[in-house]
Amino acid sequence: MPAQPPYRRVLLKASGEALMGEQGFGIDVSVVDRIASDIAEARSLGVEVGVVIGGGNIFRGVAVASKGGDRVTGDHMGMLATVINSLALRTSLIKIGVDAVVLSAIAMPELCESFSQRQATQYMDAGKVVIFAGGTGNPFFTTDSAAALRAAEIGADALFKGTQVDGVYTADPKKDPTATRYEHLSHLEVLQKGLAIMDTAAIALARENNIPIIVYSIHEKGGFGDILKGEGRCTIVADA
Ligand SMILES: Nc1ncnc2c1ncn2[C@@H]1O[C@H](COP(=O)(O)OP(=O)(O)OP(=O)(O)O)[C@@H](O)[C@H]1O
Ligand SMILES: O=c1ccn([C@@H]2O[C@H](COP(=O)(O)O)[C@@H](O)[C@H]2O)c(=O)[nH]1
Repeated sequence: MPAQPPYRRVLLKASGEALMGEQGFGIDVSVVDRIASDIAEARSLGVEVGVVIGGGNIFRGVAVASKGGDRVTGDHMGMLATVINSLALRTSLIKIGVDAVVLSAIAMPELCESFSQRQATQYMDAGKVVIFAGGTGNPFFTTDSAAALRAAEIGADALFKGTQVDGVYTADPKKDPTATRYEHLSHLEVLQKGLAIMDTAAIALARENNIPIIVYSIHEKGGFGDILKGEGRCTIVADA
């Protein structure tokens, strides 16, 4: 009998960029299926899971702004990208028998339900995986901030950031090969040291609401479940 994870309810922020696999753009269904199976494992451990997926595999608003385009329209396009990814994940979850629902911050009733905190918590209490699409619904934010916001709203015990790297490093490990990984650090240390693993708004919101952030590699099959069981490789960001 596996040990009961210390978390009852978590919010998983899944990297959008990871979904493109080796393709360089868009959705590699085999990657989405694998992330769905990791979520299924978490559910089988008795953990309630909410999910926010990024949109970096399809579109980021800053890409438009950097070429002189309209940032707000670019951000709207980025939020739509997160809806596409969310629908893909829902499909993969349902395919393997995991009850899942998409709630979008931007109303699009033909595709999915609209977000409300009340509906989200009701679905989570009922054991559904709730996928929060459309980010915060506002431009100038990211899905990291949306993840911290939804984590606070659903009363999550932890925010899991499944990303391209296996933790928080002294510098971006993709740019600095001498960077070393932290095992633990506080929210304040992440902010003070300017560690760019998540945007500062997300870290600050998690800190204010006393939500630990666990950073791990989403590329590691079974990595989510391993950490829930206290076994995986990650960095834990939490105040003492
Ligand atoms: N101090 C740091 N420690 C670890 N990673 C860092 C650090 N500074 C920058 N990074 C970079 O941050 C990246 C994660 O950023 P980001 O949230 O944009 O990616 P993502 O998880 O793929 O999200 P998205 O959903 O937007 O695609 C890592 O891949 C890493 O290269
Ligand atoms: O609350 C939000 C969340 C996201 N956006 C836009 O979507 C893209 C994709 O999200 P990532 O977090 O970068 O994966 C983001 O770059 C923004 O353009 C937003 O406007 N508001």
